[in-house]
Parts: sequence; structure tokens; C-alpha cells
Amino acid sequence: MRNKCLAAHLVTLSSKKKQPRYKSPLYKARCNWEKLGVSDTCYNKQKEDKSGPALVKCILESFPESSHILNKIVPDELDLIEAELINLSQERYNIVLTTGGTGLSPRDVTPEATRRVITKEATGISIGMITKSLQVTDMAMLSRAVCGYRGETLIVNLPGSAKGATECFNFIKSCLKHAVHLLTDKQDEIKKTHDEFSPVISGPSQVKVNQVAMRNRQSPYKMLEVEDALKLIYDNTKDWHQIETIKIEDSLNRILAENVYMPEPFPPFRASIKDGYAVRSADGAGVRDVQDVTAAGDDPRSNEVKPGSIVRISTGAAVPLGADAVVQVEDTELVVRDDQFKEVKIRIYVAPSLGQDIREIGSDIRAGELVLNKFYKIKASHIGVLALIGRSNINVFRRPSIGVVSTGNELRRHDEELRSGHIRDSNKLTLLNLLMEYGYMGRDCGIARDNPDSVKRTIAEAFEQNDFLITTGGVSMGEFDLIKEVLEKISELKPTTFATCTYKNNKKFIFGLPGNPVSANVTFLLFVLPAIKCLENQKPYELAQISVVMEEDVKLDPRPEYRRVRLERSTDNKDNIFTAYSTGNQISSRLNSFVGAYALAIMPSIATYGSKILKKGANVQAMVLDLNF
Ligand SMILES: Nc1nc2c(c(=O)[nH]1)N[C@H]1C(S)=C(S)[C@@H](COP(=O)(O)OP(=O)(O)OC[C@H]3O[C@@H](n4cnc5c(N)ncnc54)[C@H](O)[C@@H]3O)O[C@H]1N2
Ligand code: MOO
Ligand SMILES: [Mg+2]
Repeated sequence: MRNKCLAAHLVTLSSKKKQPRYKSPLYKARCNWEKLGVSDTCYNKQKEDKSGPALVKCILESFPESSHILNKIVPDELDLIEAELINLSQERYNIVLTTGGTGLSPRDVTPEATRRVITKEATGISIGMITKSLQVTDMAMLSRAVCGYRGETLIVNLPGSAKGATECFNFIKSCLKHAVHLLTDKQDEIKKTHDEFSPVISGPSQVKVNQVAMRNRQSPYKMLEVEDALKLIYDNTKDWHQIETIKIEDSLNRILAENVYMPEPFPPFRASIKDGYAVRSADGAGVRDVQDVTAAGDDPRSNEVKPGSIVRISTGAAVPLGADAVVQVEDTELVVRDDQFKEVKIRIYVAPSLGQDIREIGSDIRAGELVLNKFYKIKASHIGVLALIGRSNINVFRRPSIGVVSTGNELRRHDEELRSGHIRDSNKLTLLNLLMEYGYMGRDCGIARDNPDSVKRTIAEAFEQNDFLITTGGVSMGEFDLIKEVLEKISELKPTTFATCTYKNNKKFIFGLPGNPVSANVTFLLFVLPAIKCLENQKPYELAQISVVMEEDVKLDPRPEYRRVRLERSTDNKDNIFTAYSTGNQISSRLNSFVGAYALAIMPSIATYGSKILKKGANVQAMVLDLNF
């Protein structure tokens, strides 16, 4: 339906062209957004229209989902421009951008035509555009650009030059989508944008979450020990596994869901191990006639070695009939050659033994032999084996599709401009890349704002595409910490949260990790990774541990803690003991405590250790993050 589309129409008008001569569509493109239109009046054979194509390029860059762009030219005539604008609004284009005709020359009539057409003015857009343009040139004072709308169509006057038009488009583009959503009454989209901007409203927070005075003063969720938490995670993930068939080319690091047997012997023919001569061993040493040659790929039945003769052979070639040994070229000498330098007679120094330098049929892999076991993680050489035995597809355990959501009003994408009170979302890229480090792919499912609707909507949208979600933030005791409120079945690993739920009849898994970047990283390694592996039907997993000696006194916490440490081998290193040095301040907001960290040294809780201080020189276990130290 066209009226439901987000569309733009661009009209470029030129004041320079006196006669209206051309009216032709210049450019039409269909993309997978709905309908965008671009029209252009500044077209004249004496001068190339640059602003139309330049704007089309800008639109496509800024709104790659644009589905229809029409670049059209209309002449600089009040009535014609008016008629065209009315026509475009009747066709329900969502945005009409005009270029040209906004200045002070007598031919400049675009604002007048626009005023005739619009039912209401959108003054803010013109003001925004002109204000920002004034930072570029004082000439912007001469702009008479008008912006407004007729029906569902937003009409925006831009200057005529390619530079001015694209500059002004870039000044106003951030509000265009929302303007169209408002004009077309797209409530869902409108709400999303309002959520986005809620945190910048100054004064008391506008986010009405709950009656804060009634909040829990203690977490109502049961807090678990790490081991119990892991058990609960396994119990809730171990039965999910599913099998899928994939191409062997795509199977690296996947978990095999079948035993793989060899269907036929390998090598499938008797193959030479050396470059040399295929011989009859009974003929012994001495001078032989070189009867023929057989190369890799030749049919062994095409040749038969006659008594007293030999056949030149290369490594990997099938040994011809009659031959039962191969003599490497190093153990021979040339006796006679012909004019063409072909070998005629050679001498074998040492009598060959039966079967020498021949790989018998099935000597590498017997027919029926088990070559790969179910539950193996498929490595490069395994894929080679699968190729060797002629498998195109293989059954593996399906991986959950994984989405990553950040939550927080303070968050902006790392590439977005920050305003006061904002920080960049670092957890998203950390987690997506941690997934990749361990061989998984995650999807960016956006940033949810700290209100129940936004959290619910973002989670629901993420569940549309994913089996497994990792969220960060919003799991603690704050009045805007909402993740737990929207989940059904919950256990808490203070403050990490794990829940399973059914969404549209499918079982889904969600980890609400703490927002603090270090905590998100550590809890991913401790809990999320084992859960993903369990869904893939791998055995209970944890990072490999080694024994380390702490290089400093450490104040312990009521909860076990995981210190980021640099490791050094002890000088004598008899028992393979490593010394662990903390990577600076360990506060959980300080993500750079991971920089230079090779391991997580496990600090026991006060209760387990029986003291508040772990003394320098104490021996503890450390989970290895990077073996290359
Ligand atoms: N009264 C209590 N307050 C807090 C407790 C508690 O037990 N009682 N626990 C503290 C601990 S420990 C942690 S960890 C945090 C957990 O916080 P949340 O998971 O609720 O996360 P937020 O409050 O949303 O954010 C915490 C912190 O992290 C920053 N953050 C959040 N998301 C991101 C991101 N994607 N990228 C970068 N930084 C992010 C956020 O700005 C906050 O500074 O709660 C303590 N409070
Ligand atoms: O659990 Mo919080 O993660 O200590 O900072
Ligand atoms: Mg919080």
C-alpha cells in the first residue's frame, strides 16, 4: 500500500533556466524500502543537473532501505511547480525535496508554490536548516526555504546547488523518518523514537517505571552459588539439542551429531609412495628395460609390468598390474637413453622386497572403519577426512541463534554522537566479539531503553530471530532495572540473571548480564559460554584452569571474584607454577582491566576462605583466557 510507505520525492528547481523545456524522469530505483521519489526541474541541456543525482546518492546513503526514488525535473513556473507538488502529494509520496528557486531573484518561486500547496507549515525544519547553514555561510540569510506538509506528504525546500542541497539534506535528515512516521501515524515507530529520546529530557526522569517507594529492598530472587548456578543452567539447557544437516564446508567447529564411517577403502587402489619404478620384486636387482610410464591419475589396468621390465611411476600413481614393489629413483642409475632423452634401460642397485613403497588398498582407512566420533568438535583435518571419504553434508548439533541486547537510557551506539549523561555502548561489541572468539556468531539486537515497554518490545523482537539472548544492564536493584521483571522463570547469580521462557511455542533462553562491562565479560565466560555449549550438546564446559601464586594481598568479597591477572612463569618453574599480577584497579566498570589479562584468578568468597584477606603468595586457581603468554 503506497500510503503506508515511507517515501520521499525530490524536485530540483533551477532559477537559472528561463524556459521550461524538459520534464523527464531521470532516475528511478527500486530498493527494499517502500517508495521514495526524486524529481528535478533544474534539468536543462545547457547545464548538467548535479543536485538531483547528488541528493539521490545522499538519500541512498542515509536511508539505504529507501524503496523508490524518482528524480524528476519541473520548470521554474509557479503553476507548474504547484501542480507537480499537488500531484506528488496525491500520489502519497512521503517526502518531496525540492532544490532551487528559494533565493531572491525574480524567477525564484519555489517557496511561493510550496506555500500554495501545504496545509500546515513545519517551520522548525526550515529554521533548523537555516541555522545550521549559517554556520557554513552568511548567504544562508538569503534563503526563503519553506517546509510543510500536505496530507501525508512532507515538502522541504532545499537550495539549488549540489553542495547546498546535500548539506541542507544532511542537516535535516535526522528528523525525516520520524516526521514521516508522524504524518503516516505509525504508532510503533513513533513510540520507538520517543523511547530513544526519553533520556535527554531534562529535569526529573520522565520514565514512569513503577512506584519506586514500593520497590524491593532485597532482591526477591534466590541467589545461587556458582556451582549451583551452573548446574541449574545445565539442567535447563541440556535437553534442547537439535540436529541439522549442513555442508561440510560450513562445518568448522561444529559438534558432530553422528558417527562417521568409511564407506570404501582408502587408498582405493595400490598407490606408489615414491617417484621411481614399479617392479616385480622376484626380478631382484640388475639392469631392466623401462617398458612404459604411469602417472598419478592413470588407470592401473592400462599397464601391466612384464617379467624383466619395469614401469616409471610417480608418487600417488596406481601401481600397474604385475608390479608388487616400487624402487625409488635414488636407488637406480641410467644405463641407456634414446635420442629423445627417454630412459631405455636402468640399473636397480638393491633387490626390492615384496610390497616395498606401496600403500595397499585400505591401508590408510579400512572400509567400514569409524573415522569420526559423534560429539567431536569438527576441526580442519576432520573436514579434510569428510572430503576424502566423499561426504558433502554432515549432521551436526544445531547452534542456538544468539542475539545481544544492551539496555540503558544512557547508552548510545559507539558511532553515535554523545549528549550530556550519555556513554557509548561497549558491552554490545565486547559480547559479539567474545562470541566470535569462541567460534559463535551473535546478532546485534539493539539497545532497549529503561522502561518496561521498550525492554519487552526489544526482547520480543530479538526472540523473533533468536533462540538465545544475552542482555546487559538493568538486572540489579535500581528502579530502572527491569530485565527481571519481564522474564518468567528466573534464577539469580547476583546480579546475573538466567531465565527460560516460551515464546510463540518455542523454548527461549535469556541471560541478563550485569551492565558493568567487566562483570558482563566475566559472567559471559562463566555462565553464558557453558550454556551455549550445552545447547549444542557439548559436555559441561569451563575454561581451563591452572594453579597460580598471587603476587599481592587481596581483599576478599562475600562473593567469589575473578581478578584479571597477567601471568609470569616462576623462575625455577619446576612445578609449572605461574605468578599472577593484577591488571590494575579491579572495579567492575573498568573494562581496561582486561587489557593484558591472560587469566581470571579465582578469589574465594570470605566465607569459603575463612578470612577477609588472601595473603600474597597464596596459591589459587586461575581460568586461562589466553594461552599465548
Ligand atoms: N543497590 C544495589 N545496587 C547495585 C547492586 C546491588 O546488589 N545492590 N549491584 C551492583 C553490581 S555488583 C552491578 S554489576 C551493577 C549491575 O547493574 P545492572 O546490571 O543493573 O546495570 P545498569 O544499572 O544498567 O548499569 C550498570 C553500569 O554499567 C554501565 N553499562 C550498562 N550497560 C552498558 C553498556 N552496554 N556498555 C557500557 N556500559 C554499560 C552503566 O552505565 C552503569 O554504569 O549494579 C550495581 N548496583
Ligand atoms: O557484580 Mo558487579 O558485577 O560486582 O560489579
Ligand atoms: Mg542497574
